[in-house]
Amino acid sequence: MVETGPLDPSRGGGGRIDRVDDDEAGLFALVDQVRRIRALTTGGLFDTDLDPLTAQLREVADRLEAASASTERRQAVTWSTGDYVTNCPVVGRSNVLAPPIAFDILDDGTLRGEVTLGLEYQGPPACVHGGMVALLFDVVLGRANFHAGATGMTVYLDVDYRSPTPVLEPIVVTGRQVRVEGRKIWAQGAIHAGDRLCATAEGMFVEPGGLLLENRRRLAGG
Ligand SMILES: CCCCCCCC/C=C\CCCCCCCC(=O)SCCNC(=O)CCNC(=O)[C@H](O)C(C)(C)COP(=O)(O)OP(=O)(O)OC[C@H]1O[C@@H](n2cnc3c(N)ncnc32)[C@H](O)[C@@H]1OP(=O)(O)O
Repeated sequence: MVETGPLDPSRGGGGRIDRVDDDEAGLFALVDQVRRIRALTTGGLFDTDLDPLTAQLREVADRLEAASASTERRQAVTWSTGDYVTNCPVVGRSNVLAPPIAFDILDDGTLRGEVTLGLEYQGPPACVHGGMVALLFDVVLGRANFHAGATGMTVYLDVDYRSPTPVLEPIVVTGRQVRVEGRKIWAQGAIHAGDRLCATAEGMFVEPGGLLLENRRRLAGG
C-alpha cells in the first residue's frame, strides 16, 4: 500500500535539486523556443498561412543538423559529463519532451515538484495521458532513489489511477524511497491536483550490474 501521508502535496520547504542553470551554449534557451512551438502545434489551429513558417523552420533544422555532433557523441555526453539531468525526458532542460519539472527535496528526502502540463500531454479529454503519468512516477521515484543514495533500474512500476490527472492545471508530483534490501529498492509516489489524489505508484528498482554498467563505461569512453 502506498502511504500517502509523507506524500502530502501541501508540504513545503526544502531546496531545489536538478536545476542546472549553466547555459553557456545557449541550448536551454533554444529548447525553450522549440517547447513553445511544440505546445502551440498540438491541436494547432492558426489564422495564418503555415507554408512560409514551415520553410523557416526547415531552414533552422537544416542549419542545426549541419552543425550537430553525431548521435553517438551526443549519447556519450549524456553519460560522461553528468549531463543526465539536463537530458532527462521529465526534468531535462535540453530535452524538448520534458515539461520540464523542477523538484525540491524536503527534509525527509521526499521529492516534490509542481507542474502544469499542456495539451501535448493530453490523453482522455482534459486529462493527462496515463503513460505520461507513469513516466512522471518513474522519474520522481528514480530521482528520489538517487538522492537517497541507492539507485537502480525500474523492474516494476505499479500505477493506480485514482481520479483524472488534469492538463492545464497545476499538479504536484511527489516521490520518496521507502526501503532498500541489498540491490532491491522500493519507492512510492503520488500525484495530486489541489487536495485531490489523482494517482499513486509503487516501484521496485534493482541496482544494475553487467550489461548496463558495461554500456555506461563504453559510452563514457572508459
Ligand atoms: C538507472 C541507473 C543508472 C545510474 C544513473 C546514475 C546517474 C543518473 C541519476 C539518476 C537517474 C535516475 C533515473 C533513472 C531512471 C530510469 C528508469 C528507467 O527507465 S530504467 C529502464 C526500464 N527498466 C529496464 O529496462 C530494466 C530491465 N531489467 C534489467 O535489465 C534487469 O532486470 C536488471 C539489470 C535490472 C536486473 O537484472 P539482474 O540479472 O542483475 O538481477 P535479477 O537477479 O534478475 O533481479 C534481482 C532481484 O530482483 C528481483 N526482481 C527482478 N525483477 C522483478 C520484478 N519485476 N518483480 C519483483 N522482483 C523482481 C529478482 O527476483 C531478484 O531478487 P532476488 O535477489 O532473487 O531476491
